[in-house]
Order: sequence, then C-alpha cells, then structure tokens
Amino acid sequence: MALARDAAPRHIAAYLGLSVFAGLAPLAVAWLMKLVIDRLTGPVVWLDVIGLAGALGGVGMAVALVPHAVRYLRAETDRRVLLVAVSRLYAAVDRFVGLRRFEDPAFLDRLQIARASGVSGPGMVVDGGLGATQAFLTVIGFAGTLLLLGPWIAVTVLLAAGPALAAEIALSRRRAAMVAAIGQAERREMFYSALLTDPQAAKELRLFGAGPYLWRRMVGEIRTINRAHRRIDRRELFLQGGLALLGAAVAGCLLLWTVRSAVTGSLTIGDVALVIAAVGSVQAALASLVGEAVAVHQALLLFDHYLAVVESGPDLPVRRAPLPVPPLKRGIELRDVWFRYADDQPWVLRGVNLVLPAQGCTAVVGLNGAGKTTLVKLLCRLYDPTRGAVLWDGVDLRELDPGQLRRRIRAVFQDAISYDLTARENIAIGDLTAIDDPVRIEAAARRAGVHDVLDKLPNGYDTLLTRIFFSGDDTGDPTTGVVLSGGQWQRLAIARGLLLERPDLLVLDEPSSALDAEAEHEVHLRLREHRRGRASLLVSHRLGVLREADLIVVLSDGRIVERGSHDDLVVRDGEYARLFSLQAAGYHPSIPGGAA
Ligand SMILES: Nc1ncnc2c1ncn2[C@@H]1O[C@H](COP(=O)(O)OP(=O)(O)OP(=O)(O)O)[C@@H](O)[C@H]1O
Repeated sequence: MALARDAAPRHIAAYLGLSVFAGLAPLAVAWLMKLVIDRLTGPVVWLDVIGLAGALGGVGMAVALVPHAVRYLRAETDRRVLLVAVSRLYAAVDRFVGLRRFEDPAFLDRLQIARASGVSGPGMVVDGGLGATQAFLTVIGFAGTLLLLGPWIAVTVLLAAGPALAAEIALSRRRAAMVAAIGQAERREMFYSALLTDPQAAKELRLFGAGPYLWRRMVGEIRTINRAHRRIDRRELFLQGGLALLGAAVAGCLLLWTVRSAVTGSLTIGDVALVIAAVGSVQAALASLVGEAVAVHQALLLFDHYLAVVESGPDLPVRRAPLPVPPLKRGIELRDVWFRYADDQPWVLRGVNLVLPAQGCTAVVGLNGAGKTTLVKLLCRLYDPTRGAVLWDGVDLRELDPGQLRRRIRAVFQDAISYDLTARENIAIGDLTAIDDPVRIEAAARRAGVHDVLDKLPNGYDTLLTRIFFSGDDTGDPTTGVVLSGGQWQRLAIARGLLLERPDLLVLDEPSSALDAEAEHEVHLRLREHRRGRASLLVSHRLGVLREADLIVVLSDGRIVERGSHDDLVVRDGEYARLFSLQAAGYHPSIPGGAA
C-alpha cells in the first residue's frame, strides 16, 4: 500500500472515492426501486414517482460511468507502481557488492517471483483493498435492509459466505506455494526460449542441429508448469462449483419465503423487489469480498519475495561506516588466502601469499582451472576470501567502501560482455562520467587500437553494435547496426577497461586472446605504457607477453609453486620453463619438439 501510495497518491484517492460510491450505489438503486414500485401499487402521486424515477436514472447513469473511470485509474496506478517497484528492485540488486547471489539458484528463483509480484502485487493490493471496501459497503447496506425485513434472512445469507471464505483462503495458500515451486521450471523455460532466439547461439545450434533438443526441453518445462496450474485449477473448479450451488440453494429458499409472505400480505410487492435485489447483491458482494480478500492474501504472500529482495542486506559484509579508499601507495597483499566457492566445493586457492607492488607489474601463469581468475575476483572484492585477507596498503578490503574501491580498480576479463548498444556506450560503461566526452572515449579507443575501426562505422561511435535492434526508434527506417569481429570486440573491451585514466590497479585477464599477432603486439605495447607507474596484474596463457613483468608467479592447483622474473624462472627449469619452452617450440622448428 505504501509503495502504491508513493507511486500514485492522487489516483488512489480518486479510486477510493469511486469505490465508496460504487459500494453504496446498488443500495440506493434498490431502495429507489422499492419506493417507485410501492408508489405505483398504491395511490399514485405522479410528481413523487417522476422525482424518484429521475433520481434512479441519475444514480444509474453514474453507475454506468464508474467502471470505465475505475478501469482507467487502475491501469494508470499499475503503470506508476510498475515504475517505482521495478526501480526499487533493480536498485536493490545493484547494491549487491559480490557475485554470490547471482550464482544461487534459490535466490534467482526468488528474484523472478519478486519481479512479477513487485510489479503486480501493489496494484493487486490496492484493487483488492478498494474492491473489498466497495463490496463491504454493499454488504453492510443490504444486510441492514434485510435485518429490517427479517433478521434471519440476513444471518442466513451472511453465514452461507463463511465456507467460501475459508475455502478460498486455503486455495490461495496453495496457489502461492505453487508459484514458488514452479519458479525453477519457469526460469529454465525462459532460458531455453532466450537461447533459441539468441543470435550468438544460433550459429552453434544450427551447425550441431541442437535446436530440437532444446525446444523439446522447453516444451517439457511448459508441461511441468501447466500440470501445476491444472492441479490447482481443478481443485478450484470443484470447490467453487460446490459453493455456487450452496449460494443458489440459499437464494432459492429465500425467494420462496418472500413470495409466500407477499401472498399472505406480510410483505408489499416493493418489499419483494427489495429482498430479491438485496439477496442477489449481498451474495454477489460477498463473493466479490471473498475474491478480493483472497487476491490480496495471495499478492501479499508473493510480495514477501519482493520485500525479501528489496530489504536484503549486502551479500558481502560492509562496515556501517566503511573507510575511504586512499590512492594506493605501497601495494595490495594477499595474505594466506584460502578460497572455495561454497562449503561443499573443493578449495580453489590454498594459502596464497602475494604482494602486488603499487608501481609494479605482476603476472600470473597456470594451467586451466589453476585459480587465476578466482584470484582476480578476490582482488576486485567480487568475493571475500574464505580464510586469510586481501589488504589495500595494509587495510583489509572488508573495511573499505566497496564503491570507492571499485572506482580505483579497472579490469578487462577474457569473457568481457558485448553490449547490444552503440560503440560509444560500449566504451563508456567503463566510466559513465565519460559518456558525453568524445575526447576521453576516443583516447581510450586509440589506446586499445580500435579507433580506426569505430571511426569508419556508418555513424562513427554512435553506430549500434548489434543487429537485433533498429538503430533508431523509427522501425520504418531499415538501418540496423553493425556486428564487430571477435578481435574487434576484444579491443573494445580493452578500451572500456582503459577509459579510466589512472586506476590504482589495472587487471588484464587474458585481454588479447582473440587478437591477431600484429594487433596483440601493438595492444601490448600500448598497455605497457598505460600500466607504467601503477599496480597491474596480467593473466595470460601466452607467456611471451608476460616476459617483461616485474614478477611472474606460477599458480598450480590453488598454490603458488614458483615466483621470480622470466629469466629467474627459465634458469630454475621448473613448471614455467616447461610451459615456456613448449610454447616456444611451437614457433621455432629448430627447438626440440617444435614444428618440423
Ligand atoms: N563461480 C564459480 N562457482 C564454482 N566454481 C567455480 C566458479 N568459478 C570457477 N570455479 C572453479 O574454480 C576453479 C578455478 O577457476 P578459475 O576460473 O579461477 O581458473 P583459471 O586459472 O582462471 O582457469 P582458465 O585458465 O581456464 O581461465 C575451477 O575448478 C572452476 O571450476
């Protein structure tokens, strides 16, 4: 209610006024009708009859207009609530410092329900609350009328609604539990449907003929979802059918009694019309009251998920008053760092000790799965170490302001994202303060060696880098975007990482794996310039590009097994020397083991 009140206060006030009117209008109509009939069946005073008929017509006209006004107010309230609810939800999600929640299926299920219930819940509570108010007023008004005519009629009609309320509330609990239970299936169904229409996936799916396998699985998920809905719908059908029969039987008995009373003269013809209108209206209003109460109940049960996400605390501990992050002076230290992704998973890092000096370049080498990217994620505080600590000039990262820390670090990952946005936006995501600063954007693109490519695009830096959307809002304009090559995308990701002029720590995790030899050489020369005078960490399987690092560490099975300069490590003739000579042999046929 608070969310809806914040989003659309005036619309809700108008909606409330109309609901009160709509709740009392049937009562006014029934009484006016009774009075008209009684006037017509007694000595007729035409002026009275015309006055009453005019009032009846006026109320009738207003009643005809109200549903249209309510429909508009309801839709407008829903639109406004949607804006506020979605903004609050995604702002809350954006506040998560780390990645853990995005890898937790239970949390992702909850997030999905939160989105659906956050969008529709507040509107349903307002609609349900006002609908229930309206129905309540109708019930109270007519119950008073029925009490005047025969107290037991009022009591019978009201009691007949009891079982309906109990049954509907039990059904609503079941429905809310079912929505939570099918969350996984719904997410999987969305995953398959997104995959089957994804331009990146289309290539492999067509070549490997894997489409039918995936859409059959998608249809399987839809069947699971349908089964769950069907079970509840059938239960609802039987329960509501039975209750409708009960209501009809009660109404029939009351009608018989009323007609009999009119024949014996204890009720007037107008009274008969009033009882018929009252019983019908009370039953309809009670059904609507129960329906609205149940809708509100269910919306609130599901809205719990929305509140749980919006009010969830940080996923990584953040001090109440976190320390500011000063420029890096001495270096970043990993002190006896142990890490595993979950308690039931194996250790990925086992007692790593490493200092990245504030003005030096450190390189990490290791086989696939050795833990290199994990180490980078800990440095960026996307996770906290399970044991040990990462220290920024001696201060634990957990003590520092995470936002300020992120502004001092820039990283280029091997799996950098290609955003379906313009070239300018793709680079500006690295530091959004530069989005309207073409000089900074171009400088970053030049550093990454991608300026010439972007400059020649049809709309230069404003060219859309995707073909899944039109370039502008005008769908009649046939211009769509441009698709870059893998290496060009990688250079764009490097530009994004280099947009911030002087990060304290620059991390490059396999930044050039998709570049041709010439581009790689050129980009690494520029990167060397950019890294000068600040802490940098390089991760690469191409050992040639790491030769000039001040310190190279070899990570194996989560431990540092060798450390030193390139020359030291070659002389030591250990794991690094073995990997290096294997690669070198691939390029020089003269080296033993090389290509013939
Ligand atoms: N999010 C995650 N959840 C669980 N396990 C993970 C996750 N990310 C990585 N791992 C596991 O951690 C181990 C180390 O992975 P990591 O990505 O750090 O290796 P890497 O040295 O960077 O490998 P590569 O050279 O292939 O990029 C692997 O066994 C991997 O399966």
